[in-house]
Amino acid sequence: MNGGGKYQIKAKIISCVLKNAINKEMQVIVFSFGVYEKFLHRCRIMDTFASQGIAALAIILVSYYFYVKYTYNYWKRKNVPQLHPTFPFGNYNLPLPKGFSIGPISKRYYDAFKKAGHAFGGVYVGMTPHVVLVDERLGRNVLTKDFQYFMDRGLYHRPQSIITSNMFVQNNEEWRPKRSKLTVIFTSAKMKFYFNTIKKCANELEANLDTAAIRNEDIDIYETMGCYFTDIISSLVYGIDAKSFKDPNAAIRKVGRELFSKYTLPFKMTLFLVNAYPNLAKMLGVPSIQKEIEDFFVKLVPDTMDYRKKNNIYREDLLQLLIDLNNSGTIASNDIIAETFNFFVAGYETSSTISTYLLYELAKHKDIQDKVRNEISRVLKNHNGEFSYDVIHELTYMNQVMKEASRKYPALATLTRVCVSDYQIPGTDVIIEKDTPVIIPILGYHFNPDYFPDPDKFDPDRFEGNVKYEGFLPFGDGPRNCIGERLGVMQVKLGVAVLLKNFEVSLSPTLKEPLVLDELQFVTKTTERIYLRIKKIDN
Ligand code: HEM
Repeated sequence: MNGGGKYQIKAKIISCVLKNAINKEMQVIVFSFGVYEKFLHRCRIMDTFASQGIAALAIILVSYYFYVKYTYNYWKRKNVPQLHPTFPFGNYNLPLPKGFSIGPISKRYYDAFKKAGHAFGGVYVGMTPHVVLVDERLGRNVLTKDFQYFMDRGLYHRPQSIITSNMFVQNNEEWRPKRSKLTVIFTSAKMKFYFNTIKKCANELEANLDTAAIRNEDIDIYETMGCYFTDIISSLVYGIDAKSFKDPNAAIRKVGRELFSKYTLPFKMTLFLVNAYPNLAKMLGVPSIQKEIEDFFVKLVPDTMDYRKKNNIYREDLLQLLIDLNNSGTIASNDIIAETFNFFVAGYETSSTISTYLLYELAKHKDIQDKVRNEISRVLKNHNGEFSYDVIHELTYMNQVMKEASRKYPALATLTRVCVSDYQIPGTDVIIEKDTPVIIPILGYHFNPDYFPDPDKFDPDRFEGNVKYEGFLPFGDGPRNCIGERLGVMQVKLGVAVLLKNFEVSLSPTLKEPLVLDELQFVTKTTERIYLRIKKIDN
């Protein structure tokens, strides 16, 4: 066999080996080498190292150019309207110094397709085609009726990470048995049980606000509510008193804060890579989460379990329920670490977001604030002035207020699913192919004036009489909806009720408006921190 033939075979073998292992971009480069070798052999003119290098580069670039062009026409070939992509961002093209949070970006996709009158459209995140479901009914179908085609979220994850191997991230095979086993932790009966722990944390919140009111200090409401929810989740999930108010740098509060605020340039670039080029990120070994955070939680759980065992402690909290499931062989030990981390992240940040913007809106709308406060007083009167699980349930106007806050500021501004087998979009002949990621742009839905007239207005009356809206999805929907919704609602309502019963809130004069969505954040947040002024009410 001559030299050129050997090279071609070598390139072919490498290409085959890599075919299933690495991303398409690398395959193109390997293929280009094959072409290059063939070219070199035929011509036998480029014998210097430099000229061979230039030829190789030229061929790679040309092949890659055609590959990119072909990829970026994926939706056009399927007769699906698409936004114009640019390499290497695709339509994920914010300038690097800003950010890559898919939430606000997906709202832009939604707006563009909606304006053009499309029910769905195609975009490219990096080089991966994604479909954006603009019509709320399509989004709802994917989450519920047609769930069997869309069981996975398709989030970046490396199995080496214990804490991110949790059910939020895991695919159907691992997720399904876990979800059915863990549902018992979130029943109404369990909520009644958790209530007392939450109430203790609400007392701490009240004491902290008392001090701030006496000192006439404006409060950073996101930080304040963050402490309250960290205390709750730490106590319920890990059985530890986080003491977030007494020590703002308490270990678990610090880790929680860092989880959602470490947006350095390298981190932003990592975020871009994992979202736009997940295969390349995996190949480069980009971790799913910062090492310090992984180490912290991987140590915390066994330490707490050891402590309980040595001291013969049995607490009926979420951790104990997970330990019991582990003892009965229902879940593995690492699952305890993974799912407690999942509950910690999912439980405190989302609730902090909703309550922050709820209180911001009430500070702006004194009439609504008074109406909520009157409801609290009225309901408390029937319950000896004591907050209880039943009191929280009877606060129906507050439910409306919470729904309206979650409409304007949904904690997760977008939901994602991945198509697990070919799916025909109802009423069309368009097939969403297996493995295509699907974007459900919640923030877009929540501002659709067809459902929510004058969408910028904060108007809790939209939800009067428990009215349901197709595109209202603050907790998602279907088999993969938020498992902790009851707990989330209960802790937000109690925190807000305790605050409003005792304090009047208004905007701090230092607050800069209008608020601007922070493009960097995974959860919905504004670039400005929300400072509120509080005044003690003489009860
Ligand atoms: C107000 C507070 C909360 C909000 C707004 C919220 C919102 C959400 C949303 C939008 C999802 C995705 C649903 C989907 O993809 O269809 C979700 C999933 C999830 N949430 Fe929540 N959540 C809250 C509180 C909690 C709490 C307190 C916990 C647990 C302690 C929790 C645990 C989870 C878990 C485990 C999932 C993944 C469920 C699965 O994949 O099966 N959440 N949440």
